[in-house]
Amino acid sequence: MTTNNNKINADLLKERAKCTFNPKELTHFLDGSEQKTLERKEREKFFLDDPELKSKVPMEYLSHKEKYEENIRKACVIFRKVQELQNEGKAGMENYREILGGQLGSAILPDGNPLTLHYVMFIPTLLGQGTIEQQTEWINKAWNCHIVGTYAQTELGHGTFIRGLETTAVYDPSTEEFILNSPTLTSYKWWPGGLGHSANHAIVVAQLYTQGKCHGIHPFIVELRDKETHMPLKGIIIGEIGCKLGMNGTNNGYLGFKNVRVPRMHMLMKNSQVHPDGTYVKSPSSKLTYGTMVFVRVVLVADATSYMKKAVTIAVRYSAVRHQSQIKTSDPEPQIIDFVTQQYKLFPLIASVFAFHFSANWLWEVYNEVTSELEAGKLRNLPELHAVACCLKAVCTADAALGVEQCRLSCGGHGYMTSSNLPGTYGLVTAMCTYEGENTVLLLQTARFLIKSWQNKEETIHLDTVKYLVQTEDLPFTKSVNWIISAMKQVTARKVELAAKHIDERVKSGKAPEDAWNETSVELVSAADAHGRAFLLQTYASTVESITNVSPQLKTVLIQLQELYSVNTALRYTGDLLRFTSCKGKDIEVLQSWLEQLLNLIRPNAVGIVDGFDVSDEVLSSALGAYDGNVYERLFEEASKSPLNSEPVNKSFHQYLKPFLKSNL
Ligand SMILES: CCCCCCCC/C=C\CCCCCCCCCCCCCCCC(=O)SCCNC(=O)CCNC(=O)[C@H](O)C(C)(C)COP(=O)(O)OP(=O)(O)OC[C@H]1O[C@@H](n2cnc3c(N)ncnc32)[C@H](O)[C@@H]1OP(=O)(O)O
Ligand SMILES: Cc1cc2nc3c(=O)[nH]c(=O)nc-3n(C[C@H](O)[C@H](O)[C@H](O)COP(=O)(O)OP(=O)(O)OC[C@H]3O[C@@H](n4cnc5c(N)ncnc54)[C@H](O)[C@@H]3O)c2cc1C
Repeated sequence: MTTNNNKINADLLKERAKCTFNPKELTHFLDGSEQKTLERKEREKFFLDDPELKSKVPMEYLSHKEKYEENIRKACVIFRKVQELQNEGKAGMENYREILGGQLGSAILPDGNPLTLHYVMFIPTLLGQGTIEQQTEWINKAWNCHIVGTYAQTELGHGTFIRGLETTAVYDPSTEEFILNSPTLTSYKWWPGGLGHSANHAIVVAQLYTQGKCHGIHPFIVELRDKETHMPLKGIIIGEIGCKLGMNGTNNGYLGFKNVRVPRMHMLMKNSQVHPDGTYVKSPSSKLTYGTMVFVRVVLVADATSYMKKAVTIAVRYSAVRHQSQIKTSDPEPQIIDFVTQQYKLFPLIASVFAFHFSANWLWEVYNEVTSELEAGKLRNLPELHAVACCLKAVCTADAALGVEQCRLSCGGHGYMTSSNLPGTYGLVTAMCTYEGENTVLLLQTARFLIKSWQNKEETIHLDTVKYLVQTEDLPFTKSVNWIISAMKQVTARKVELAAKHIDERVKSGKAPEDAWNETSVELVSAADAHGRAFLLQTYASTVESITNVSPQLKTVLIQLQELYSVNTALRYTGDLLRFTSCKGKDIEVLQSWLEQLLNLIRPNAVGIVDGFDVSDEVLSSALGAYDGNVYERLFEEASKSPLNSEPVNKSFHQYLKPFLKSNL
């Protein structure tokens, strides 16, 4: 998509003129400071201005194979540049987040990066699960990209139930090696990003056997390919899994083992160990092996936010430029953003960006605190972190996927064009609902924690994220955010209480606890989802309340958005509010009209707010969403890139169509 110095569309000029706050102030607020905005822009420029990171032909017209080849070329350039930043001491977490994730990464590699797993899972697993000696041996090689790794856990037969993985690693004390095997078809690793043809190493999660006993799943470092020739090493069966709904540049692969031997020290032994004679030493907690998954779930909440920012910027700008239909027959065709239904489609999504952003920041901080505690051997806060990371990952990625699709629908036919960048964004975001823990499964993990918290009230009162379960009261309805938050907490608490009761009843009627759990699981998922909503609402409110360093104009907008997010959440849960709180139908009417008032209040600032997200045209990569609003020109420009338009008559006319037409004469 060309960068433009074009004339700005008149509607967008009007929109920008009526904005009541300074969008730049919002940008600095979201980035953290003006300095951080400058750093982000510098970073974007560093990557986007590199001619090597531009494609000669649009990626969507490449074949699967060509797409991979172009992707790996760019991925290497990206990694080289990341290393440059590392060498200059400039590689902060934001760099990795943006270049590997949706913010910047998907602008350069719209089909995903085949090397992402190296930084996102391979290095974090070495850090989280390796001993100091193992880190000394491997981190430098990985950090300096002498090797490229992936994370091979999921198998053809098992993704969710990782205790059921079938790959085996049997310890042989005579050679002090593990022997890896894939005993069945379903034990083949299936999915790991970059595994197909890119990575030469993997963290392989396998069932550990030593002294004739299985000790459950453990991580092993396995060399997959020859350093020089890149041929698969002896006993390694490897390939790519084929085309997917999206992410067709990530080179997801399959992997099988036939008596592959790795040295004893290739088992990551920070948490559990195998001694040379085969003696097994248990980890202080078997869940420490799952640490990398917690890390990725945490960063995915921030990543979902980036995708939402992109999609909603595209849809709001387009809606300001697009004119269609009539509101009054006497008036010209309005901007479609003036239809209240259009505002209802989009403005709650704008508000969600803030909700996700604040919770993602909170989660990242808590993750770092708990990780430091784990380093010091303190495991107490891990279950709460796991529970909140699971439900935020599930709720935010699910909402982001629905939100991106909503943005696409709100752009009508043009939203369906690849050049809108909404279909591609959807492909990337909907995958997040599945990978790193399928969302229903993750909500059930949270539900497990909620039920335990309900049953263990004395302890729960000390746990920040769940203490409300035992403290809520059914407050009388008021038209306020505080009421909505307390009502959603009440809804969650009652859902947890009911689910606990139904499990109990089922057990008392003779059901096995596991069956009782399964039979109650629809309620459990619903309780965990409500908990996630209550958390997002509470964090939004606490954050907005604590903001003191912005102008009153911006603060007003932030409060309006917070109110809109809260009211919209409440209305999505009308049935639950009527069922579990004392609010009445007439109170719902009050909420409905409050929502409509808020849509109206936000309307003049909608373009200003998405401008404040400050997603550059290059990062947006959308014919519909560019800053200048020259939507139709861009759609034409993109259509002209279709290889079919390189000639007026395609040879197939003579080959097929003409003979067919003739045969009908
Ligand atoms: C100095 C810093 C340097 C940093 C360098 C790195 C820099 C790079 C950094 C950042 C980059 C940021 C980039 C951002 C951009 C992101 C882009 C992302 C692109 C990603 C591409 C795709 C990646 C996808 C990868 C994958 O999908 S990997 C595979 C993931 N698989 C799963 O998630 C499987 C899901 N299944 C499970 O997790 C579990 O099996 C289960 C279902 C949760 C468990 O089921 P079950 O109940 O059977 O488990 P048990 O094992 O019996 O557990 C029982 C108890 O344990 C608790 N539990 C479970 N899991 C955990 C956990 N993870 N932690 C803690 N506790 C856990 C459970 O609750 C039970 O507890 P109990 O007390 O009730 O008994
Ligand atoms: C784009 C992409 C990239 C990926 N990258 C990697 C990677 O790099 N490395 C890696 O190891 N893996 C990777 N994966 C695999 C991913 O982690 C798994 O697909 C995911 O964990 C879900 O597991 P599954 O596919 O086995 O789904 P399943 O578990 O088979 O899920 C199917 C259905 O069964 C339901 N279900 C399953 N178990 C339960 C339960 N206990 N209770 C209730 N319902 C249940 C689910 O809710 C779902 O509706 C990737 C996947 C995708 C899509």
